[in-house]
Amino acid sequence: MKKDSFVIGVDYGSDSVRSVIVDTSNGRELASSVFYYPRWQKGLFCDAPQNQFRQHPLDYTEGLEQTIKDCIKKAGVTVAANIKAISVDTTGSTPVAVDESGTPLALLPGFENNPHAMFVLWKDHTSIKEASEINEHATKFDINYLQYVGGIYSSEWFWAKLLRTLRTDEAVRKACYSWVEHCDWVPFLLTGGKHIADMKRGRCSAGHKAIWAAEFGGLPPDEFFSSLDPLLKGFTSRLFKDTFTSDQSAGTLCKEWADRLGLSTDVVIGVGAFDAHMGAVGGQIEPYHLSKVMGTSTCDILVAPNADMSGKLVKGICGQVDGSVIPGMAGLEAGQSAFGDTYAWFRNLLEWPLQNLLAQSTLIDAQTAAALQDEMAGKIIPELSRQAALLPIEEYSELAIDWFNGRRTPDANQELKGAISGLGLGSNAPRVFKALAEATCFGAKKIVDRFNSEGVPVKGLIGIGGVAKKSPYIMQMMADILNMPIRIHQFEHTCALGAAMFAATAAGIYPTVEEAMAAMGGGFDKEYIPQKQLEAIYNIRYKQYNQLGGFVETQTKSY
Ligand SMILES: Nc1ncnc2c1ncn2[C@@H]1O[C@H](COP(=O)(O)OP(=O)(O)O)[C@@H](O)[C@H]1O
Ligand SMILES: O=C(CO)[C@@H](O)[C@@H](O)COP(=O)(O)O
Repeated sequence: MKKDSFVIGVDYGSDSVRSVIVDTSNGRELASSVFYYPRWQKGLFCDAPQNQFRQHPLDYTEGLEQTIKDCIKKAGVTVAANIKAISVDTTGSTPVAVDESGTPLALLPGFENNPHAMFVLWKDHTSIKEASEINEHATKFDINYLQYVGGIYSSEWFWAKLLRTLRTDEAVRKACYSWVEHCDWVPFLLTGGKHIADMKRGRCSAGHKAIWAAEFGGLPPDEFFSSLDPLLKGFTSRLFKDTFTSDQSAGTLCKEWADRLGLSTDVVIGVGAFDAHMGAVGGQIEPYHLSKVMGTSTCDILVAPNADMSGKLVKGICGQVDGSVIPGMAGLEAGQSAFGDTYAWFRNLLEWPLQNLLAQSTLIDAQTAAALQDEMAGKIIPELSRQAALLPIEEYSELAIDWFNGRRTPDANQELKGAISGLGLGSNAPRVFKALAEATCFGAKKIVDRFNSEGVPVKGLIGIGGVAKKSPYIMQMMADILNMPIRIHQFEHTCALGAAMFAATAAGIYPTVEEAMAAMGGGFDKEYIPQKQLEAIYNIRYKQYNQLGGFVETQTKSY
């Protein structure tokens, strides 16, 4: 069954969706395709200063169809005829309001352009107040319902976003029958789901973001939510009780999508999960090694035997869930809400004259101006990296805090903001970029320190994701500041490879995902070794980072 059988992994990131076709016998990539969401690229339905980030379901369905058909075209009809399964990972928590059929409201008449009827992207922080209410409310109960999500509920997550949506938009509130994670909706769509009760909800999203736990018998009782706000009354009965690990099948490809994609209705569709959790498997995670999925944000994943985690609760991370990564093992999640986005923010700042003044020039025509804008945009971060790498590392120089999209972990607080200190008239772009890069690595060190201090030793680092593959500068700095080697996985779209491994398991080609990981994982092609001579200076600057962070916290309002 392994020979001449192929699977598709689909990885929905924040800016784009990537699909790959992979040989199940050895994990070789036969084809890949990337689709940047068109509505997202235009900034539609978003309001960054208000922390509102929404994505239209059509961006997702168009990207799904285009990338899979592109991969099939590249791989050829023989491969297409031997595609056995598709599995999907997405960002999270990225939920949407749906009607009883499980259809996102933005796909229904009257809601096409309503941002509250769309997917509330993981980075959307409009529900900070609701998250704060959940945290305060949870203290009133004998059972600590937040114990498995690090003890602090985040505005990035499922329930805070639901409550905010119900409070904000009456039409959506009236039409919202249930609330669905992106990673659960796509498998439901591909299998032709017709009623929300038939949707297989993934263990990963439920455990890390929706306060689901086997120890609670599923979700907390409806009274926990209805006593927070009557708008939530009855919702638990329209959500879920059981959850499914991603080695399981959610069904087979429905005829509509088999026709759209040119595939067989025998194709198995795996249960969905988040990008970082499937990415950790694609990156061949091993117990107590921290898999760092470094993209627009960073998601840190660690797995440990359940026996080791018995009675151990790690505070201030994004939770610990049995089976959220590898079935039968505890999956622990942490991360940073802005990682590559920090560099993108600075690039966009520097691009302002290109975006706003170049087109007004009388020296060049509009077409040339547009071409120049595109050419410059792609060069800014690499050139900043090149020049920043030439700068000396000094005890006192520009210093930044990486909370440009709040702090995810340790100890979630999305009201916090980024900061840059030590600026002088000589602070040019490479110097500031170096401070920002350093800050994102210091933020990563805070997470490793938290795991270690909570008795979960981090024994190694694995780097995957766009930044891991594109920035030797950041990766070397990460190794230096964490004072640990970091191995970079060889596969370009590692999250999609992880999804492919789960697809092979859901299709029964491998009995366990560990065996799929061993057979289909291609290993690592780069390792960054810490430069010991920098240890002392970075320790000094890490202390400065912590001092500045403490000051920023004192200056931040809170509900
Ligand atoms: N040369 C680079 N150095 C550092 N960061 C980069 C570089 N090129 C792109 N990035 C960052 O990579 C991020 C996109 O990573 P990717 O993994 O593709 O996205 P996603 O988070 O959507 O999965 C963006 O935030 C961008 O700023
Ligand atoms: O938070 C999670 C998963 O829990 C990620 O989906 C989220 O950080 C988005 O990741 P990307 O930056 O798009 O790779």
